[in-house]
Amino acid sequence: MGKKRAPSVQSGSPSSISRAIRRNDGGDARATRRDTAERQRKLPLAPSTKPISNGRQHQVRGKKKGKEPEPESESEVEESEAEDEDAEEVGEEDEALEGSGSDEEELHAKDLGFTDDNQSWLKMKKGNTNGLLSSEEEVEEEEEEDEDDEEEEDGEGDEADNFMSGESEESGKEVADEEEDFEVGHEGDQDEEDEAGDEGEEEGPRPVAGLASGLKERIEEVVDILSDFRARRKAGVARAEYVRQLGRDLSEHHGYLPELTGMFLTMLGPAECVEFMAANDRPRPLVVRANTLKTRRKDLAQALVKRGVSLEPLAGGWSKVALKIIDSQVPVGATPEYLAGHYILQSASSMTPVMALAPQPHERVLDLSAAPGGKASYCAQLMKNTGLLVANDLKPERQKATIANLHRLGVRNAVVCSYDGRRLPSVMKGFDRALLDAPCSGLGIVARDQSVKVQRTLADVRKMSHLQRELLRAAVDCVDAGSKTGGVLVYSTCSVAVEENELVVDYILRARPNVRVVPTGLGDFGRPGFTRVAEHRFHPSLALTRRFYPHVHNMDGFFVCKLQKLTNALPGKNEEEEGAEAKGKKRKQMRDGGNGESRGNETRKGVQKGEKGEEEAPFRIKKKKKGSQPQGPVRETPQSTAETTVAESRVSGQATMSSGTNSERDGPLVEKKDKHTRKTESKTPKAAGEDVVKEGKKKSWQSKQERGRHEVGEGPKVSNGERQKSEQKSGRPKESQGIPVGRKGKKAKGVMSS
Ligand SMILES: C[S@@+](CC[C@H](N)C(=O)[O-])C[C@H]1O[C@@H](n2cnc3c(N)ncnc32)[C@H](O)[C@@H]1O
Repeated sequence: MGKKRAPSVQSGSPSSISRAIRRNDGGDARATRRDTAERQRKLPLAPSTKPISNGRQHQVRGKKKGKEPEPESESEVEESEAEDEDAEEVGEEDEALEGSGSDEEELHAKDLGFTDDNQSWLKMKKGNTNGLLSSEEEVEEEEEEDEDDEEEEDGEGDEADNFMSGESEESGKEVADEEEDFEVGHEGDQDEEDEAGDEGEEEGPRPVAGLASGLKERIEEVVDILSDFRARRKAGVARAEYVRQLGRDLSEHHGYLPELTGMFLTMLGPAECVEFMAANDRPRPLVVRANTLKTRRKDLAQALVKRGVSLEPLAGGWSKVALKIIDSQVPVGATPEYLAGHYILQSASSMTPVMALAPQPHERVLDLSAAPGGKASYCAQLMKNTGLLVANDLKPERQKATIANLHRLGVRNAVVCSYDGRRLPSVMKGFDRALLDAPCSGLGIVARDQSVKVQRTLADVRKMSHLQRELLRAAVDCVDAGSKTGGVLVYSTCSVAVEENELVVDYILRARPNVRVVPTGLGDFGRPGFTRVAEHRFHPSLALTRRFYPHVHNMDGFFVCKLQKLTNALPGKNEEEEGAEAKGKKRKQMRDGGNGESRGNETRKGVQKGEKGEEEAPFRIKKKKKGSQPQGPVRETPQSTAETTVAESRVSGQATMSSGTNSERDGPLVEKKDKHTRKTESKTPKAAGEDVVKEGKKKSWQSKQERGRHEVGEGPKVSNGERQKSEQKSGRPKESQGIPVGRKGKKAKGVMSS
């Protein structure tokens, strides 16, 4: 590798981007010059239960070095004001804990001449299916009606305003009182007999009499009572009183803002909420992702074992590139292998969106919010450094870390730029795939950042939800539905809040009825998304989305949704352009047939003549309008290459100075130790929802509708291997790859130079 060195992050003029993309070198050795002294700390971790032993290598079981384990990674919570938005962003830095991989990785490795043939590592377990908290079946006719009602009334922020607030204004529907809220989604929890006793609508710390005085004991006691309320309740005490008591106690015990506890209770129910909060007080395992652009997992494992790292593959075998670090004699973020870009610290949860996206070689892939590049680099890995990866992020300063990481990992097919993601469709579109790993509240990564417990509010969650909707709209608009290989996008967050997840997806199904939810391809790994929670009733296809929880999967809380774009045109004017009247009509129309079912006989590649809606041109970059300047610095001068090199060095320098950092993260990072070795409840990913969709593309719209209905709640139908084959067969030839080209060869604005 690395006969000659090319910039791993492309920029400048489109033609130079194009040229650079075609270069074929390893060019990342310089990454090893960076990030050294900072990572001198060790990562004492819990003892291995299933260490890797590769025959010749003796596993070194880690010994505690007298230091307390640190969380694997820092969770960065950052806020940004995005020009016209008050949306507070909370950026997750998610190269940390567990890892994942995919069949794509294996295939990729083979193509590169790397194989990971230790099948015992990779054997997938058929996991039991996690129970659906809410599923298609749960959505009844009357709920559909409720949905329609909601649609009629909603504005962009209406749902948000009502959500979890206890301020539902829905008429004709029973107002969700606290008692009801806390029970939604938990089968068997809904008792009617307590209605009479529920007089406690007004808030106030009125302790339920007769309960244990100790906090912990009282929590246990109340959970126990609520688990069989009818039998265990004290006479005259309403369920709501117990729930309120529990909320207060949990908030105090775990140190959360009460409103957050209320949200979790609503979503998870009493018993599970307790587990969730307890899990948030434990660190997640440290996981690394082998960078198959440079090595194979087996070789990496051997090298790390030699250095005194105790590791093992992830439980369930769902990743072929991830290694869980059990213990280490050396700082995992500062080994020569790390510095050489042979791996990245990345949480398992963080890998799932990329697995779902399944970017293919030679495709054009967009990561709308890429910094610091954890998922983008995984995309490049799956793309085998071919095609084009546009790694965008609002914040130029965060993109320095992206550039550094992409360099270190030997990524050569990336363009790094810095636009407000919401404006990207006016800059470039026509991508085969897009990833929106959205800025979020970080309510899934509390274990990494305990400050979230008191700093995040429901108001923040609402703000994030608003920004997320706008970004998701943009993501949809950037994707080319006519892509021969893709036409898909993935939406993910590191939040467990319904408002940032299902509500956002439910919104996009209305705002962009030319998309539909498809299986993630992660099989039964993860829990299905909610289709109902509190007063909300979501489209049944939300059950195809996946949720990951710390207390269930021993992973960061994460949400993953895969969407297929069916047509480039909307069956009507863009929502933004519509008047309120038309809005309601269209929504009703869409809803009547489920997601997009009212789209008549549109074909996937376009719309029927006479139908309104903009047909998107294939990949193009529009000339930037005045006033829509990207926020990022645009280095377009001939000196830009040198500048970026310097910038990169500066980034490295910063990282180097911050001792023990995890350089996957932006800015000074704290490498955290972990002794938590609980196994994940990983399930075998065997789905290929995309295949199902692809198959659907060939058939009539009506057939698609039928199939769409059939897919909901149904397991995956096609193996990843089959998906790979089918996707690769249809892979577009290199010549036809679109390269972002500005008008008359002008450079793309916002592109960071290298
Ligand atoms: C969860 S982090 C992304 C992590 C990244 N995908 C990774 O795997 O390394 C969210 C990112 O969204 C970025 N962001 C926030 N608002 C944005 C906007 N309007 N447009 C584009 N990116 C935005 C933040 O700067 C932050 O880096």
